[in-house]
Amino acid sequence: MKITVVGAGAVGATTADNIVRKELAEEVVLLDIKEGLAEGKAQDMSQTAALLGFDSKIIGVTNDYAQTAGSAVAVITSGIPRKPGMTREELIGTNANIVRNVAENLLKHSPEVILVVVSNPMDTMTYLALKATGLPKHRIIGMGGTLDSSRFRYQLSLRLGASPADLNAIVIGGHGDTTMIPLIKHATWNSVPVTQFLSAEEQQQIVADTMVGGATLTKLIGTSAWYAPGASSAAVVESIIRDQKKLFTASVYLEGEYGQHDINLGVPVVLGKTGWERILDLPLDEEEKAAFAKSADAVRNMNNVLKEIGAL
Ligand SMILES: NC(=O)c1ccc[n+]([C@@H]2O[C@H](COP(=O)([O-])OP(=O)(O)OC[C@H]3O[C@@H](n4cnc5c(N)ncnc54)[C@H](O)[C@@H]3O)[C@@H](O)[C@H]2O)c1
Ligand SMILES: O=C(O)C[C@H](O)C(=O)O
Repeated sequence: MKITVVGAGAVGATTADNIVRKELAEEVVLLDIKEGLAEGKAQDMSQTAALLGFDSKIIGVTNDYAQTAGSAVAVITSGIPRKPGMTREELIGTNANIVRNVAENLLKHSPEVILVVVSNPMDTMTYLALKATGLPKHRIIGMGGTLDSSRFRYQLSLRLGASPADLNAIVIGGHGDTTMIPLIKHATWNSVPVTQFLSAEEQQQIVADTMVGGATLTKLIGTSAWYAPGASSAAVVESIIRDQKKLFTASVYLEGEYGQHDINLGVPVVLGKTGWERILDLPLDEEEKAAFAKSADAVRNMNNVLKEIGAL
């Protein structure tokens, strides 16, 4: 079985590295448009096999989609990342055409593929991939909420002095600085609501820090993050490939769920061998419902830009 990762930059290479270490496929193909980049990174990763003890084969290719033929899952990370001070939404003009072109090329060689879209602005890029390819909705998954939820658990763990592994907490809505919704009232520490241990101010601060998690790292590093994004993308792929039925927040096509239509937005979904298998219906209160509707409005505005720039 084969998995492809498109984009051999920071996030793509880290995703591929996690995938080979977990031995999720016999063969991993890393593809980039930049001559030699994917080949070099794949060779570098291959040279860790003797030390780390994995048997997966990884090859790098320059824009050669024939090598990706028959992929079960493909992760799209190609495109530009933001610089400090930018929003993810500002990347649309460059990334839309890249993502559309990559998704179409992948489909030509792997008609049964499940696509995991990572490139930003992620919800809109996922919507674009769905509309451009016409793939069944269950086979297009936007990765963002898995990362945001992991960051939320990190922020909670710092304040609570708890292990992130003991915390159950999710972020829904868009993958944007102002559109994501960390559901703190639903978060638990081994089934005890975290709100029991945190003041209102502390709760607000955790939510705020989670929402700007990506922007904070971009400011510190000078470009956007890759370790947690790569690990999150690989975790999504693992649940699909191993049919784990894990519950992750992912950007999926909504047809009435959570009161939304014709949009990709982050909601809790079960991930298994057919892609996203079902959406979990969370009982949101009025405040959370209003935040979700506002998030949807913002993402829909970005989706409309796709038409303006001729990507759809
Ligand atoms: N959804 C998320 O949670 C999340 C997390 C982190 C980063 N991202 C996004 O992922 C994208 C990649 O980030 P990065 O840090 O890896 O950037 P990067 O610049 O390190 O890597 C991007 C790679 O894409 C390649 N590329 C560009 N056009 C291509 C094409 N047509 N075909 C194949 N490859 C192509 C580039 O050559 C480059 O190697 C960005 O858009 C970033 O915003 C999303
Ligand atoms: O912050 C970014 O621009 C990259 C990514 O979406 C992230 O959340 O790390």
